[in-house]
Amino acid sequence: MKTSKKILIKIGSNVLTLPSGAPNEERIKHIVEQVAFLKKEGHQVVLVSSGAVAAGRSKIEVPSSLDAISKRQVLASVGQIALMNLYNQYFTNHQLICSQVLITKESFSTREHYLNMTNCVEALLKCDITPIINENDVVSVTELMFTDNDEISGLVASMIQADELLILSNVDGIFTDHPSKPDALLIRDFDNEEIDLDNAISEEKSEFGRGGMLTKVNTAIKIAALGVNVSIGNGTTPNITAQLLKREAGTFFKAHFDKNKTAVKKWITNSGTFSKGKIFINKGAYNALLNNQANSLLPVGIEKIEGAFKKGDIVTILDLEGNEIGYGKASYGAEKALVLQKQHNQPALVHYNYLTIK
Ligand SMILES: Nc1ncnc2c1ncn2[C@@H]1O[C@H](COP(=O)(O)OP(=O)(O)O)[C@@H](O)[C@H]1O
Ligand SMILES: N[C@@H](CCC(=O)OP(=O)(O)O)C(=O)O
Repeated sequence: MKTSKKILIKIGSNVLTLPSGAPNEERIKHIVEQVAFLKKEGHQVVLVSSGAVAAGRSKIEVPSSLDAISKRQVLASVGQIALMNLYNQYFTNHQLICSQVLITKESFSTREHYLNMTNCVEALLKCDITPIINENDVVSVTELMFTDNDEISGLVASMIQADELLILSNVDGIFTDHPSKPDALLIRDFDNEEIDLDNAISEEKSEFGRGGMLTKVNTAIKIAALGVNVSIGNGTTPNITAQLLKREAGTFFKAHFDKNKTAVKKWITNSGTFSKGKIFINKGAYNALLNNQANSLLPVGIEKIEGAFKKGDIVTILDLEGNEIGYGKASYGAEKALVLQKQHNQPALVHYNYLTIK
């Protein structure tokens, strides 16, 4: 077994926040203790930490005259620094250095941005620094926002080719029903269970959370398929990270690496939410793309095009009923694609190397 692993730990707001809304200092201290232990064992650790908005709420009262977006910006701006102060203090106590990395959706939107981000996190790890990542809530508003930090943790885990992603929440893992129900059972190994996600997982979020359990599960399924072991566990349990790594707690999603997923394809798989256009394809193109051969998407199979995408943008590929089939990087822009669509013997809009099927 590999002894030195790259481990990404995502910590939800509820793990870090007291019922009053103030940061739970003992909890943060213990998280850092666990990071120090993992680093002593030779592992590299990256944190994705929520909690800025909750921390801000406990420090200031924003005037009710402010609109919801401004309120969140003010709370995050005040809270992020309070949160990082605590992390910094506890890392320093262990003679360790941590750093702050604030990201937005744009940080992943083009391959250049993506490589920049990868480079930054890898450089910090080379310097033996523990990056603490959060969304830049001060500038990420409305449609510019990620769904939540679960989505970010998945993006970063696949970006740095992590071995393990540990998602820490305030429940022991995924249950067969809402955890408050008496007959709800903890699912230990996700792959061994037939579970009806829509019925098992309610939309409800815990008090300070944003995404809820469904985004955790969707992230876990997608990221495990990109070669990362994923565990969802209870961040309020002492030494939970060691238990999750030994598969002694939480819900586990085993990595099943698809050798055809190159680094570029991984980026494209993760970039669906940044798609700038929709390409509707006919039955022939559908069969060609789904037959497991290395086929590119040719204009002859394109029925309809939506969106003003440019060369290099991510586009979503759909069948004629509007079901999403996959994503790809456009070799040319919408203007040219509109001219070439339905024509034989034209260059591929999406080359196989830049195509991922869901
Ligand atoms: N089937 C389920 N199994 C586990 N948790 C569930 C389930 N259905 C809903 N939940 C809720 O999801 C919550 C965790 O999501 P969230 O509020 O986003 O937490 P976090 O702040 O840690 O990201 C739990 O507190 C729980 O109430
Ligand atoms: N970026 C926000 C956290 C948003 C979020 O996704 O929260 P959570 O669902 O608790 O992981 C903050 O720091 O308050």
